[in-house]
Amino acid sequence: MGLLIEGRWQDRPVAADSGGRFVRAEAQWRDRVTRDGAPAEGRKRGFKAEPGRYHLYVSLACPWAHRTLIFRALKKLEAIISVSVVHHFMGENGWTFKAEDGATGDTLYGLDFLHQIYAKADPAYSGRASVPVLWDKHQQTIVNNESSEIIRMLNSAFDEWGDASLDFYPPALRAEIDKINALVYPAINNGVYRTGFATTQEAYEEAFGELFSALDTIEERLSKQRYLAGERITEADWRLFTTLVRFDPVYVGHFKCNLRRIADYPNLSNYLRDLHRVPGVSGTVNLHHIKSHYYGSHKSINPTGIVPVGPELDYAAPHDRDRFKKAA
Ligand SMILES: N[C@@H](CCC(=O)N[C@@H](CS)C(=O)NCC(=O)O)C(=O)O
Repeated sequence: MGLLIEGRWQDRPVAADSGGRFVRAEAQWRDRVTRDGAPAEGRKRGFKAEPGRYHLYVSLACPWAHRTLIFRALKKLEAIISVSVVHHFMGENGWTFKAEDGATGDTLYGLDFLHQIYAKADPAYSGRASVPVLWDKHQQTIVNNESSEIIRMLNSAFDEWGDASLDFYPPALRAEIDKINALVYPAINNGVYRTGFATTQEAYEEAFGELFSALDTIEERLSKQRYLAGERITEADWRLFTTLVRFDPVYVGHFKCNLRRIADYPNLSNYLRDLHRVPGVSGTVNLHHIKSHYYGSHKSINPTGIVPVGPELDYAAPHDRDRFKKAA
């Protein structure tokens, strides 16, 4: 772990507040790619959607970066937006471009570390060097490093070349999706990190309680309908999926989220397998990178770096979700 201070890399531990609660830094690059290239409201820089112009820097281990890979696959943007995959080990230099074990290296510039990409965009940048990064090859700069915004761009800005028939944030469901995200993000997506990176018993138990209470709420919702917002898959489902798929292999043990496994929730576990079966999705799930990254990189939680062999998992097993209505 570490961060850039005025363009220089410094190794630093995970941030916590005085009560031992994990503190997530806000992403700092927040511009948008738009169909016409006009800047988003309140922003100065505009980026026009064009095939071949943009690049994603991702980790296959990271749930936030995973969202962007799912949208790229489902919206059929593989030939439009290129990708570099960092190595799963994140040590004192942060994410690296060591091109081994399923990592691609930096396919644009051949750099060694992800923080060099941030410094290339702004030599005086101070902040984290996180994935995902949406990179503009023309202007050689970062457009955006906030996954929730990158997936919205992938959902619609590139529809001239991608699958325009799929909309994961349809106007009629936006209020509902926003409501679900407002529960799932703090309590589940970020909740597993708040649980795992807590440095006091009190902070751990607070996050743990919120996490399982939110999972119980979602389990109940999924006992009545196929997807989180009803009969069709939306952004809210993909945002939950990337946490669920990591839950039993990593968060239960490594982050001590062990009241129940996803496998113990009948609806959540079947729902997880249902989403995993959507064509294009299983190819974005890399359990080797996921397990190796968390158990291998977070030395404050797992000093030996030993990666557990289990649990047995079969996300490709049949599911029972066809009992619910699904939109055509
Ligand atoms: N808000 C960001 C969070 C991204 C994030 O925290 N990524 C992690 C990997 S899972 C990372 O790169 N951490 C390295 C760091 O923060 O130094 C997003 O959703 O895009």
